[in-house]
Amino acid sequence: MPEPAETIDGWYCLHDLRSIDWTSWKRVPVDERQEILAEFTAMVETWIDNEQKEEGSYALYSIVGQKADLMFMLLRPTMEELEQIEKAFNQSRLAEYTIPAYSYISVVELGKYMFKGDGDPLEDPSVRERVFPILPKWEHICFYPMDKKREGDDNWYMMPAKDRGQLMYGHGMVGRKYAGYVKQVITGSVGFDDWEWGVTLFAHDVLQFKKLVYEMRFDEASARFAEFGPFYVGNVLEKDKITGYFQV
Ligand code: VOV
Repeated sequence: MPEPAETIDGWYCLHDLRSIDWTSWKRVPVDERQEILAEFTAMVETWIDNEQKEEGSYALYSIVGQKADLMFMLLRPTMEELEQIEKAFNQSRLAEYTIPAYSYISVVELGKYMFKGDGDPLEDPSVRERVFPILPKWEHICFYPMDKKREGDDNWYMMPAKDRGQLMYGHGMVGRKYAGYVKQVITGSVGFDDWEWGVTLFAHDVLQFKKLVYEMRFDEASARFAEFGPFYVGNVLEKDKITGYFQV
């Protein structure tokens, strides 16, 4: 009998990716552009304020390549709060100059594979830190959704829990080599979005994404079972750099 994996779930997560309509933006008079950016910056300040109160977290990055220009990653205790944030942005004046590029709905997830404690895992401070994370504001972000295969002998969901645990242990060992270089936030999205997990990685040196993801490809958990969606890579956009980013 297959044994379903148990998860510890934390904050809900929205990855919201937007492209900028630069042609329309360039036509906006300078004074008006400043007002629009001041309104957007004030919105980002509410995200910062929320994070300082530890009621959620945020990450704001510019995306390189044509898939999108901006990515907001937002964590909140409820799906309703995520909807409010999305709506607030959609109703803002800046949204009139952006085009939705991609979005992803998930929840921060920790598999119980490695959790050995008794009782309520959410009372363990090290677990709380993982499922209610304050997102790093490191220089680079890499986000992609992924699935685990369900094909013939390579069906993740039909494997005994012990074997899956062993593979996840091997996976964790590869990941541990990147401690301090790459920080991962794994979000589960079965029932919420088109893929099974969102993988969000943060790094100071963007090349570490390629090294880690490539090394993982040779590890059995990924080599046999992982299937990937689109990759988005970008650079941190600090609040004080927003005006400069939109300069035309
Ligand atoms: C920075 C490196 C890093 C480290 C240390 C790390 C460790 C760990 C551990 C210990 C565990 C198991 C417990 C848990 O936390 O759930 C996981 C879990 C998971 N991971 Fe991971 N992972 C990393 C990095 C890392 C990457 C780069 C990827 C993408 C895979 C790739 O090939 O591109 C990934 C995926 C996942 C997924 C989808 C899960 C959930 C699988 C499930 O079936 O439940 N992960 N991961």
